[in-house]
Order: sequence, then C-alpha cells, then structure tokens
Amino acid sequence: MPDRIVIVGGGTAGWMTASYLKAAFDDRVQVTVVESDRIGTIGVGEATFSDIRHFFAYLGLEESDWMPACNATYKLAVRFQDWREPGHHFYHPFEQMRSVEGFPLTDWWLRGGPTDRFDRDCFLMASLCDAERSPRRLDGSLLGRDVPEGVAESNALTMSEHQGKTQFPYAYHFEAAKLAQYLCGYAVDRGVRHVVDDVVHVALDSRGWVDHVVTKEHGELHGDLFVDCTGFRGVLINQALGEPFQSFQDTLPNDSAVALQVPLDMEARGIRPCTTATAREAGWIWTIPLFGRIGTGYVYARDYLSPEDAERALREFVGLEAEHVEANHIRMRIGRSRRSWVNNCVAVGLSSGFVEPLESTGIFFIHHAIEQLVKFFPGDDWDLSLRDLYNEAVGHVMDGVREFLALHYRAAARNDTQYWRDAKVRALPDGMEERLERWLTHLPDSETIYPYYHGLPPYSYACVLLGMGGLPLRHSPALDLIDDTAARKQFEQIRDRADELARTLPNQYEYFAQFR
Ligand SMILES: Cc1cc2nc3c(=O)[nH]c(=O)nc-3n(C[C@H](O)[C@H](O)[C@H](O)COP(=O)(O)OP(=O)(O)OC[C@H]3O[C@@H](n4cnc5c(N)ncnc54)[C@H](O)[C@@H]3O)c2cc1C
Ligand SMILES: N[C@H](Cc1c[nH]c2cc(Cl)ccc12)C(=O)O
Repeated sequence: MPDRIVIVGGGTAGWMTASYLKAAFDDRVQVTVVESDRIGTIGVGEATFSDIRHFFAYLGLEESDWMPACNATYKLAVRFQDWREPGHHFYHPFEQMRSVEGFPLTDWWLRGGPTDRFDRDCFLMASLCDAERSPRRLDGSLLGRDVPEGVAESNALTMSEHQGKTQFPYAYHFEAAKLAQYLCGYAVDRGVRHVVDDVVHVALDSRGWVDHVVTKEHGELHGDLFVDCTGFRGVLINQALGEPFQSFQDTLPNDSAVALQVPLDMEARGIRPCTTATAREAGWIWTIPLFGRIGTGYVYARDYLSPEDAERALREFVGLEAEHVEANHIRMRIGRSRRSWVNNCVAVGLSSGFVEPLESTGIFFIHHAIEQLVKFFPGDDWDLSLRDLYNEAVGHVMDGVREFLALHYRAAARNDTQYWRDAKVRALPDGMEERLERWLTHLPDSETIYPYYHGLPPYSYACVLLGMGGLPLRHSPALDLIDDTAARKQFEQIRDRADELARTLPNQYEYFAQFR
C-alpha cells in the first residue's frame, strides 16, 4: 500500500490534510509534513461553509475544543451590501428552503411576497443577522427544535452525501493561521512528523513520478504519495510535474487582494453573525468578524484599480482603527490545475485551485479534496480509475463554483463604474448562458444548475438572483392557478418566529464572552 505520505506545505491545506488522513487511517499510514518557516501562509480571517462541521466531527473535535483557540465566531449568512445600489443589502443564508404546494417559497415570493425583502420573508436567518443574534442560547442549545444538531446521525463519508437532506444553520469565521496551528498540534499528537524546512528540489523517477523531495537542512524525504499544499506556488504539481494551470480570469477578473487585521473592541461594536461582502468601485470588500478583531480586505481587478488605490479605499472604508495596521497585498491565481492528481502527487488547497473568496469556498475546496482523497485512496496497483474519479470530482467542484460566482456579477444591478458595466457583458463559463436563460423564467432547481456536485444548492442561486436585482425574473405561471393561502401562512409563520427569536436569542458577543 502507498502508506508513506509526504505533505509539502503547512498552511490550512497541509494541516487539514495531515489531521484528516490520521483520523481516517491512524497508524496504518506514516505522515510527514514539511513546511517552510521562510515562506508565509495565506492567513487572513476566514469564513467557511457550514459543511466544515463534518470535518471537525470526523476528527472527533467539539466546538469548545477548537473555537476559542481560533477566535472563532458563528456565520449565519453572507450579507451582500451595495451590490444592487448603495444602501441595499440582502443575505445568502444557511437555511433550508421551504416549499409550499411543491414550489419553493422564493417562487411564491416572486408572485407576491409580503414585503420587498425576499430574504426576510423567506428565511429566518436574515432577521437574525439584522438583529445580530447568536444561533445558540447561553445554555448552548441551538435556536430551533427542528434543527438536527448531530453529525453522527449518518455514516456518510463525504459532504455530497449530506447535500439536500438537511441544512445546518451556521458556518464559522476563524483565524486560519490559528486553525493550522491547532491542527498541527492535533496531528503531531497522533504521530505526524513535522519538519520545518524548505523543499529546494523535487526529484522525479524515470516514469516522471515523485521519488523524493530534497530539503535544505533535513536531506531527502521519501514517500509513496506526495501531497502538494504549497499554495499558489504549486511547487510539485505545476513546477516539478508541469501540470498546466487553467485560468478562470476571462470570467472572474478579480486577481488581487489587500488585507488588514484590525483589533477592535467587540463588546462595544458587536459581532455580526455573518460575513459581509460590500461592493466597491472595482470589486468588493470582505468583513469577517472574529472574537477580538475583524479581518477585512478588498478583492479587486488590477485591470481596473491599482494596489495603492485599493489600499487607500480599504483604509477609508475601515476608518481610523486601521491607521497603524500593516496591509498585506496578495496576488491571487484564479483558476485550477488541469488535473489535481498527477502520477503520485495530489495537490490540495491553493495549489489545486482557487476562486475569489466571495462565497468562502477556499476551505470548502480543501475539505472536499481530502474527502475525495480518502474515498479514492490508491492501492498498490495505483489503479488509474481512482485517480480519474478524483480528478473529475475535484474539477467539477471548482467549475461549478466558478459558475455560481460569475452569476453574482452578471446579476448585480450596480453599474456606476466601468468595472460594473463590464460585468454585465463579460463571458460566462461554457454552458452557463443557456442555464441562466432558463433561470429567468423558472428559478434555479436541481435540474437546471451546474449538473455536478459543487457544494451549492439551488436555493443559493435563487438568493443571488433575487438579491442582486439586475435581471428580470418571473414566477412560475402555475402559481396563478394555485390557492396561495398556505404560502401566505408560511410567510406569516416565518415573520412571527423570526420576531420571537430576535427577541430571545443573545447576541454573539454575549454568547462567546461567557467562554473567556
Ligand atoms: C485574499 C484571500 C482571502 C481568502 N478568504 C477565504 C475565506 O474567507 N474562506 C475560505 O474558505 N478560504 C479563503 N481563502 C482561501 C484560503 O486562504 C486557502 O484556501 C487556505 O488558506 C489554504 O491555503 P494553502 O494551505 O493551500 O496555502 P498557503 O496558506 O499559501 O500555505 C502554503 C504552505 O506551503 C509552504 N511552502 C511553500 N513552498 C514551500 C517550499 N518550497 N518548501 C516548504 N514549504 C513550502 C508555506 O510555508 C506554507 O506553509 C482566501 C484566500 C485569499 C487569497
Ligand atoms: N453545502 C452547503 C452550501 C451552502 C448552503 N447554503 C449556503 C449558504 C452560504 Cl452563505 C454558503 C454556502 C451554503 C453548506 O455549507 O451548508
């Protein structure tokens, strides 16, 4: 069996992979992580999918184990600010879409919702975000009796096996660098060898497979399987093995970011239970509230804005609190390696692929890749089918997310700068134009979105279309022929329940302060 695994890179991807492989295979594999202390990680304040709870559950970790160590908070939604027009906002929440008479509530809302806020009319989470509530009460109980709490209820190995069955009501914000540190401790405690050194050479054998990597001070590291977690550099997959990188730049032009970590008095300011993405002149600014500070950054396209102007705009946005904070400028490689698994090398994380962090998909890509690696782990014969299945699954996830992100720009009503005007006419990924055409007459459903698993359910597409406001949408004509009493009752129930929860749940600061 290929049981000697060498992971190059110790960022979020490296340590998530090491700890997961140990949890999966225990001492039946030997895992080494080699990471440079000279080359930094991409450690900004980060937001996740709710699915990441399956990752922690797989490792046997409770929130109380890792959250305080990572200054983590809850995320109930992404709040899109100013994408339609200045002052407008809407939420993309973690909440199962309700349906009435077989039609999603959003479709009923299009026919005639009670207010002009589809998100508040159709989802509880939008009101909880506006009211800045925690999804848990001070005694730790989760907001709704109807929300399944456990993850052990199913034996599923992968996230895709859960999709559509339940929707957990929150994800997390955390400091990625602290999570990597926490997982390093977890992995080393379980026998992972940790080498701090630079890989200076990747030695290939006569077949072009990785034989070993050469480090500056620790000699050669031999293994059967090599995992490239070297970030945008792609030291093994792209540099040594020559696997081409396929850019998504034609459809997603944002290629840069400037980030600030801003310490703040969260008691005075409050901790919003959502990631905020605020549209700006040539991109958007993320605000990720952590316990004790916010992570913020401007994601932009260099074709439209210089790094200096982006930093100036970000500082203006944040205000005086960021005066003495140093900015971190990042060049983003948008797209994916054509194949993420080549010979005996599997790329996980930024080396495999990345799209701008608008819907917090980076760590989801890592989680998904690791699940697939366990599912399709090679045997002695390195059967090519396993590798092909892996590459197809990983490729589909990134291509699907690419479409979902492209939709945000095509659908946004904002058109006050050249950047936003160009967004309306920019090319869409192959096949998406036809799909979009259909969504305008019938809100997206499982049969009309990107046809392979990519993490996003149809209701996520509906939220973006309804919230961005730049495309004409129509309700299903059948709704004009169906009694709408049940739909109206559903809207009322949501409003009443949202009011009750907003009145009775604590705010996020109160909830997390009790653990400090
Ligand atoms: C601006 C921005 C915002 C983001 N926001 C989010 C978000 O909100 N949510 C989300 O899910 N994801 C987000 N991401 C993505 C997320 O940061 C990454 O997916 C995640 O941190 C994984 O990074 P990584 O481990 O692949 O690479 P990195 O963090 O770059 O780590 C690379 C590692 O490789 C090591 N290395 C490199 N070369 C060598 C060498 N020659 N020898 C030895 N070691 C080497 C480095 O030392 C480092 O340890 C964001 C990314 C960016 C750029
Ligand atoms: N796999 C799902 C993906 C998902 C469902 N709803 C949302 C909302 C937001 Cl803001 C991001 C992703 C998803 C999950 O993580 O629950």
